Amino acid sequence: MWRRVASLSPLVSSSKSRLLNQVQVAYGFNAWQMFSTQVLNPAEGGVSDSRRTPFVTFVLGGPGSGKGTQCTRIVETFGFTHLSAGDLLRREISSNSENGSMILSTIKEGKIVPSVVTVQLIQKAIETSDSNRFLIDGFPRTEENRIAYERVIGAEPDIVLFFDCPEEEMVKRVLNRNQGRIDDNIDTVKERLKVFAELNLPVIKHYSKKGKLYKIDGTGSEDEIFERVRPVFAALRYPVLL
Ligand SMILES: Nc1ncnc2c1ncn2[C@@H]1O[C@H](COP(=O)(O)OP(=O)(O)OP(=O)(O)O)[C@@H](O)[C@H]1O
Ligand SMILES: Nc1ccn([C@H]2C[C@H](O)[C@@H](COP(=O)(O)O)O2)c(=O)n1
Ligand SMILES: [Mg+2]
Repeated sequence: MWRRVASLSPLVSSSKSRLLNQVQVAYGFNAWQMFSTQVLNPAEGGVSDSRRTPFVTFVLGGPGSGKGTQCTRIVETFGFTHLSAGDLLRREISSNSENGSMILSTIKEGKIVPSVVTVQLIQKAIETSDSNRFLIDGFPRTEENRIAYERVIGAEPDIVLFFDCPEEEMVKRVLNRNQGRIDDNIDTVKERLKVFAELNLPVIKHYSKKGKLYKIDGTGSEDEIFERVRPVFAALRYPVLL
């Protein structure tokens, strides 16, 4: 009944949030779950889980497959909140946080930042948002990412989009992107493609087996691709945020 809980935290103070995370670290179980059953039971005057749990979509695909571009279209049309894992990490670099230099060198090498860092950033972004529907773009990149998210958030995504695009096209798009990203160069792109094939494809397979995967042909124009995405979201029922 109380399937997904950590995302309920807009109603939970940040000190409570910190305490629950400490309990999780100390005892190795999801303290959000315990909190949820204690204070959110509708029979005790709480709000039901189904109405307060956000709808989460993971958006996956190789570098340059069009994840960010299509997320912008989904936000415009379906009112989702876009959380790009890469953007959250780049923001950490810009803000000179304690992990900034580690994140910078990891991204430069085309490798993956430790899950504990990325999951914490995503968790904080969800907790501080009033939204009830999220696109989590570029996450999870590895099985380790996936397991860490599910353990900390206490939930699986509702659906997963996978933009399937040939390597040649992805390389072309990345090298033409022109946004000043330190990883938009041929050497880093080659490494990112390798990491994608080795570490991200198993995650995609996992969600395919669970029946949560929507594989979208990522070739053609942005409009053409969005017309493949649109029916996925048009058919969904979202929770109402009270
Ligand atoms: N269908 C398309 N045809 C041509 N170019 C595209 C298409 N979709 C996106 N692009 C361009 O390709 C580049 C990469 O797209 P985008 O940033 O959306 O990819 P991404 O999957 O988010 O990549 P990354 O994982 O590196 O962040 C951008 O410059 C974007 O404008
Ligand atoms: N889950 C993630 C997401 C991103 N990163 C790092 C490594 C990526 O190459 C880089 C850029 O991400 P993008 O903007 O392409 O989604 O950020 C990571 O380590 N873990
Ligand atoms: Mg992107």
